[in-house]
Amino acid sequence: LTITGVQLFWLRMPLVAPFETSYGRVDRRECLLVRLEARHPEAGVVEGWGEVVADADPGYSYETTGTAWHVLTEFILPALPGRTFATPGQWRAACEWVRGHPMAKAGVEMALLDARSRARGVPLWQEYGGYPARRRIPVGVSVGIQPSLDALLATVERFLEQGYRRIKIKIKPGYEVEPVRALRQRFGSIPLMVDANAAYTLADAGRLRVLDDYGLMMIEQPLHEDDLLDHAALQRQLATPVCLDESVKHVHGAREALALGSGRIVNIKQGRVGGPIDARRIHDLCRRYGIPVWCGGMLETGVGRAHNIALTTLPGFTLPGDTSGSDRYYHEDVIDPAVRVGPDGTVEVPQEPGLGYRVVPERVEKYTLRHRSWHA
Ligand SMILES: CC(=O)N[C@@H](Cc1ccc2ccccc2c1)C(=O)O
Ligand SMILES: [Mg+2]
Repeated sequence: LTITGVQLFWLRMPLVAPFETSYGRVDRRECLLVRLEARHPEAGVVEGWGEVVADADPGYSYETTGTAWHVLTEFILPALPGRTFATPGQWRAACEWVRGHPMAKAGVEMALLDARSRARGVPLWQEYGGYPARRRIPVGVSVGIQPSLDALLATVERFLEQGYRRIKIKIKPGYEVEPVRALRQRFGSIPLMVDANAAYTLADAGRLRVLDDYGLMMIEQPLHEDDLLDHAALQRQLATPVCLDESVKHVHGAREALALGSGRIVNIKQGRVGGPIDARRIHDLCRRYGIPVWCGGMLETGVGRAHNIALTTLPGFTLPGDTSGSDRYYHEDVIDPAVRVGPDGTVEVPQEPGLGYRVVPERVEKYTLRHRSWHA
């Protein structure tokens, strides 16, 4: 593939409802979209789309739309037009010199895989190395911290009616045992998990051990985002599996987490770990350790959502992920059709070349704050 053009869009989209975690509350989401135009010897000109999943503020990670805009416009995108990448690996050699900024780099790598899959005439899941058998993927939903237990119960009831296979609720110190107990009393033994977004410390082990009585699937990222050692110590005190999210920042960190026993489940997000290639490497590593993985969500637009669906077709993704329907977050997605969750709680894996969804330029434009482009 020879890159002939690159476009970078800075988007801001309103959310259908505020989303609250242990570290903050958002009622709109920013992200960047990367659009590549490339020429392929046989296929001619193709486009590819990727999403930089960083948000407006550094609550989840140090990356923001601002840092990614800076790194991409200053150091990565200007050099792309005219470059030829026969394999995604060659792209990696070109951007490896940039330290950190995994979400910024991942946005470009996703766009490359999309363009490559269109040039090869294969669906995106094949570019990710997925299994053909996975025609539909079971998905779960992430429920933010609610203003009251009644609001929580009503929200979860609505999502269960929509078919979601797994309920994840955000927790924080002082809001964990009551909500879990209320959900168990009301909904019985539904697949249920919690995500603390790093809000606890090892000193809270006693409080988290109370959750062992509720048969949760996992406790996601209880401790500090840079921690692996204390997570291993906590896991030894808990019956419930610890799932790592923020703490697994790259393949190297995944290796250390597995060797240390920092958790028994890993949430993989291609944005957080630096792109689809490393997401697959972490998937393969976890498989060798017998560690199940699932695809986390970053409130992506349909572009990132389509990439998440493709990633989830890899065989080690045996647990429902957070790739909910477009309507879980947005009144209108930038893709057509929107990602829809069936009544059985599954999402269809597109079989057309590329994303399998059309990115609607007018909608991208509608939500775009800033836009830059480079051409060969
Ligand atoms: C679905 C889910 O819970 N995602 C993240 C947290 C999260 C929460 C809020 C966000 C707002 C803007 C961008 C990314 C965000 C990610 C998680 O698994 O920890
Ligand atoms: Mg998480």
